Amino acid sequence: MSLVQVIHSGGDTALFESISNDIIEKGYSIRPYALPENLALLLSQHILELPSEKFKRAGVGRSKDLVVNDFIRTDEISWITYQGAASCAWIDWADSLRSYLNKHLFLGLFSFESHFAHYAKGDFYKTHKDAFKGEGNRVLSVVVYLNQNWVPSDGGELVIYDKNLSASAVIDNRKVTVVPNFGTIVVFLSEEFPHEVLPAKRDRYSIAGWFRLNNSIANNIDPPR
Ligand SMILES: O=C(O)CCC(=O)C(=O)O
Ligand SMILES: [Fe+2]
Repeated sequence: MSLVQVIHSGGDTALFESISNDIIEKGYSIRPYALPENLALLLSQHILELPSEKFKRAGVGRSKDLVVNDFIRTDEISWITYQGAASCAWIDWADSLRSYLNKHLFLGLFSFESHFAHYAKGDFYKTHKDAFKGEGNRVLSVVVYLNQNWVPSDGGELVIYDKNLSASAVIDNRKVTVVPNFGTIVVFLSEEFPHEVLPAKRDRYSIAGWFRLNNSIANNIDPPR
């Protein structure tokens, strides 16, 4: 057994089942502290050790029209390739989630792309969707957080807008707020949920990834808007 297999062998089925059930029920899943701890530790150590030149300002738009836009997002990203123990363990874990979801939800997920993300203090990503109907082939978005000892007053929440939640006459609370705690996993249908990242008071580390229908379009594609 390789190191990578040891890291996430067993124990994932119950988690995958809850994610799958959440998706069926609501279209999204928020699972606090759910990423296997070894994997979360390996990834958080790796992201902190990544040299700063590996990170590039994230763009907005499709490959050839990709532009950096300070009004929409200010984070830096580093695309993940199958190199090194941490990245391989992550891609393998995502692949086992992909095959579970394909068996249980018939989503026809074909490939996976993901990047490390670093939001420095004050960085944000304004409300956007990760895919548009008929346009993208991103089906399912996955985000995991790698921040140890995060407290709610650090900010940096992910806000997911869910038009199916009930709103009262007094307060429009049709949104779900996720604190980017260590090991928290968020999965949602890419075309369905606008979402945004609020500015944080400290460095915020995460991985964002997308399961796609096929990989006919080159890598390094970012949300259209
Ligand atoms: O980091 C997050 O909470 C979400 C990031 C995101 O929405 C994206 O990269 O598309
Ligand atoms: Fe997004």
